Amino acid sequence: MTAPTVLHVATASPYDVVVGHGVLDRLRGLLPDGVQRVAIICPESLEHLLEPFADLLDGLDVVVLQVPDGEEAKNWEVAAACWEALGEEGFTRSDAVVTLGGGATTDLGGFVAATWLRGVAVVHVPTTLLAMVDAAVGGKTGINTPAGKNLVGSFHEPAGVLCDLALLATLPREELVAGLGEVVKCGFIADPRILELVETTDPAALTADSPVLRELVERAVQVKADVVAGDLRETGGAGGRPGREALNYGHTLAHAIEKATGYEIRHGEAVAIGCVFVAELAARAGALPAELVDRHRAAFGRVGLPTSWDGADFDTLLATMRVDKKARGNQLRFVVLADLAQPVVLAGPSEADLRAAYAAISGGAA
Ligand SMILES: NC(=O)c1ccc[n+]([C@@H]2O[C@H](COP(=O)([O-])OP(=O)(O)OC[C@H]3O[C@@H](n4cnc5c(N)ncnc54)[C@H](O)[C@@H]3O)[C@@H](O)[C@H]2O)c1
Ligand SMILES: O=C(O)C(=O)C[C@@H](O)[C@H](O)[C@H](O)COP(=O)(O)O
Ligand SMILES: [Zn+2]
Repeated sequence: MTAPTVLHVATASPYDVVVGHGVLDRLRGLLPDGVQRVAIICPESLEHLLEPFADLLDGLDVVVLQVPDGEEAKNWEVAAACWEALGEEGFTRSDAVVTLGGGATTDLGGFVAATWLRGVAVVHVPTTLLAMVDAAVGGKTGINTPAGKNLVGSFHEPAGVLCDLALLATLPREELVAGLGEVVKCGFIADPRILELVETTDPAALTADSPVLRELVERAVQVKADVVAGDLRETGGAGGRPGREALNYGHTLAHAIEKATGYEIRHGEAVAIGCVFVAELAARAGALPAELVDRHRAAFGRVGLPTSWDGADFDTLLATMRVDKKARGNQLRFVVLADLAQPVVLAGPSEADLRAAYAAISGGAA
């Protein structure tokens, strides 16, 4: 068995992301010194994964907070139920939260850890590909509101992240494919080697034990680590470059699509559609060459992700996009590519360009 890879996130509160097979025994080492009690936040559907944790956390008081599965957990009622449970346990600042689940669980659990006593330690143990490569790393936590996705939250960095690729063995194929949406996104914004790997590997061979999948995970985590180390709180990169906003590539439309479907579509699927949309937008408003737009469709499509969508009229989506966190006042802002791995911010594109880009991905439904 290959040794785990340890990737370092060099922010002001640095931490490690451990990637490997059968690495759950590293959990203890990621918890801060002096932790006495651990609250594991985990959806009911994944409680069978809890078994090894009794031994791994032997000697600590462990309480399990059961939360709903997936996006159903990302709301204030579930957060409030977690706060109530922590209160009943008398959870203090020497205690820690461990999240075990997909990105919805790490977002919710991270938010609970960020807000309880104004912040207690959290270690993420992501169980989906998407959470390993993206949600568990970087410290964005949050819940949804009726107005849209992730509109309440905070930046709260984990004390550590444990990516045990063996956990992916039970992940349904469509969830693994959804995770590849964020991986391919990283290829376009920062690491073209990711695209080459995706373009030359049989997608069916990207399974939990695949060395290529492991390389993709490590590369995507490295992209995220580099970006957040440069601009943790999304205030902007050096020299007018987008900084952390680059990680939001494709997300403005993606979040609007998720809301329009009542969160029926997977996040990674919506991101794939959103990336094709901003590629079309860049081709109109900027100068992205047509072959790079085609490469978006080919790369996301190759792994089995959708590259078109016509489930809502553009005005509905536009209204939701106006509360995107990148918007300023009435001005919409999008991350687009000037070229491969060259993300830039496009502020205030014309409505005509937006409608034309949407028409291009929706078969003319604008
Ligand atoms: N904070 C961030 O930086 C960030 C980044 C990307 C995405 N996100 C958020 O992450 C969420 C999406 O995460 P996701 O794609 O992991 O979805 P998810 O958390 O909803 O999990 C998807 C499904 O997979 C199941 N599952 C999880 N692990 C499993 C396993 N090992 N075996 C079998 N089934 C398993 C879950 O029960 C769930 O039904 C969205 O809410 C998105 O906004 C956050
Ligand atoms: O970490 C980031 O920054 C990202 O934008 C990563 C995204 O993949 C992720 O979906 C994030 O939660 C979206 O952030 P939001 O600020 O638009 O809610
Ligand atoms: Zn995302």
